[in-house]
Amino acid sequence: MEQRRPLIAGNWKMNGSLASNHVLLSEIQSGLSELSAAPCDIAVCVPFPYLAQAQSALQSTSIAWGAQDVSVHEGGAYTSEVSSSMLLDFACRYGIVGHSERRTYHSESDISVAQKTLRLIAAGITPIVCVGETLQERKGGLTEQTVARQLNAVLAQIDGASLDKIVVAYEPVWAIGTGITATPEMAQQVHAFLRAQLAQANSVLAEKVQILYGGSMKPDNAASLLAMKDIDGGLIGGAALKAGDFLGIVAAAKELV
Ligand SMILES: O=C(CO)COP(=O)(O)O
Repeated sequence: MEQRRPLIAGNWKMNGSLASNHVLLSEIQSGLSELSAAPCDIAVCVPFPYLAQAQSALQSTSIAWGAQDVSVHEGGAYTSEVSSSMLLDFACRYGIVGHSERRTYHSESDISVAQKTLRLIAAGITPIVCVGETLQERKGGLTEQTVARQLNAVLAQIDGASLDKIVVAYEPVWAIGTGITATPEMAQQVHAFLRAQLAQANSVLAEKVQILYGGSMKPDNAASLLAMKDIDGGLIGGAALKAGDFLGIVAAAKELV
């Protein structure tokens, strides 16, 4: 069976300032050096205005950085949009697409998430494709149907040979920012289902895809989630804004490597 390296990625959302980011990034770096050799892949996805700051602070470290969205367009008259080539100018390794906050507040469709994924892959940036059901969908027994629809919209656009160029994040909407976490078993069930969907596109590469869990992951619940067979890391919101918490999750991942 494929041994997948865990990825712990922070999604800072619309938080931070030049001054607070400086402190946070310095604390993460110094904490990491105490944890010894990089135990897993680590990344922070920062607001667009702070990409230059992240690049300059992290370029000689093992921590990667990325963005939280990208335009479906290549360039031109699209006020406020940010293209994949602009992200490349700041050497982004990752770009989040399809976060539920984009789907909910900006009516982002499955098809635009798929187009954004393609843009990032074409630029050589790894898309972190987010999927997840609402509480209503879970209660209605629609979890698998929902995440399958969201993921398959992306898989329909990408070549099966490119499957290992994406990261998938399962983020149940009801667990985001609520302090309520999916149990490890609940999350594992959806992760295994997602991997089975990926396997339909390419069974060999599906084993290599990192599938992250996101939704109130904290240092005290990370180890049990990350111990599950198909949970290959975390996409961390609130806990990524505190160096101690973020490092606590990294340390939990380290136990598994
Ligand atoms: O949305 C998330 C990461 O993208 C998760 O956020 P929280 O960790 O704050 O629940």
